[in-house]
Amino acid sequence: MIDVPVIAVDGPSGSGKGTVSRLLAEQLGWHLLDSGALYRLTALAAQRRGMALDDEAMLSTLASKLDVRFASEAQGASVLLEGDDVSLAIRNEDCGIAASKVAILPSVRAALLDRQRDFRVTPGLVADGRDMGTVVFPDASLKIFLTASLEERGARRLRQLKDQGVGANLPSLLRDLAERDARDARRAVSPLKPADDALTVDSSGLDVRGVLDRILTFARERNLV
Ligand SMILES: Nc1ncnc2c1ncn2[C@@H]1O[C@H](COP(=O)(O)OP(=O)(O)O)[C@@H](O)[C@H]1O
Ligand SMILES: Nc1ccn([C@H]2C[C@H](O)[C@@H](COP(=O)(O)OP(=O)(O)O)O2)c(=O)n1
Repeated sequence: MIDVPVIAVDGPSGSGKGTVSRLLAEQLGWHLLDSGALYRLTALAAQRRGMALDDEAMLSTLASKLDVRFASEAQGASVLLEGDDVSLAIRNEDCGIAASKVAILPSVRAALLDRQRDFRVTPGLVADGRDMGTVVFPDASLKIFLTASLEERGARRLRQLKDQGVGANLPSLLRDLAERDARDARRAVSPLKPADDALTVDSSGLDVRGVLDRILTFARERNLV
């Protein structure tokens, strides 16, 4: 599968990776890997079983056996865990924090590696996460590191939660985002960081269309589209 092109989109929470990766995959007619969903699902499955989020042996066994189905891949529409639709349950902030905790554990990451690489199917893959360009697909044809200021990311998350009718306040969102960034960036294995050959796109002050156009320009320069 090594000749199947991959566009890796890595970056911190709220930088717009999920939105832009989905649109990019739709526009190119490529597959989409939402790798964060796998960490979120592992965390949710663990919590449902009452497992501690630092029990590496139990969690890696759980991750390797995770019964997951992405029902409508292109739109990221529904995610099934053990047959149960958990599309909304995995999106809340608490699940993001729990995912970031299980993501520290090296054997959990190892257990999810092949499952992520299996998404690399013709005609191509857009892969969204933290270590897509550094670890999971180091030979990706294009590596984007998408950033935005903490304030911008917090404001986006607040708007997103309000649109969903979920109450939230900016100071606590900013605190949670900063803590999660620090945990993701400081962990020993596959930390959040740009690959050496990544192109950084700062989405502060750019709308979604602007970010998408910039990435498509890079893709054209590499003859990927
Ligand atoms: N460039 C942008 N400008 C403004 N809002 C954006 C931009 N990109 C994404 N968003 C919005 O910000 C929120 C978080 O985006 P999301 O794609 O979920 O980020 P991530 O996957 O990096 O956590 C969503 O509500 C999304 O619509
Ligand atoms: N490739 C990945 C993807 C996510 N993770 C971890 C770290 C993140 O804080 C959590 C949740 O990731 P997710 O991309 O779903 O979160 P955001 O949408 O960016 O808020 O999972 C990871 O360690 N490696």
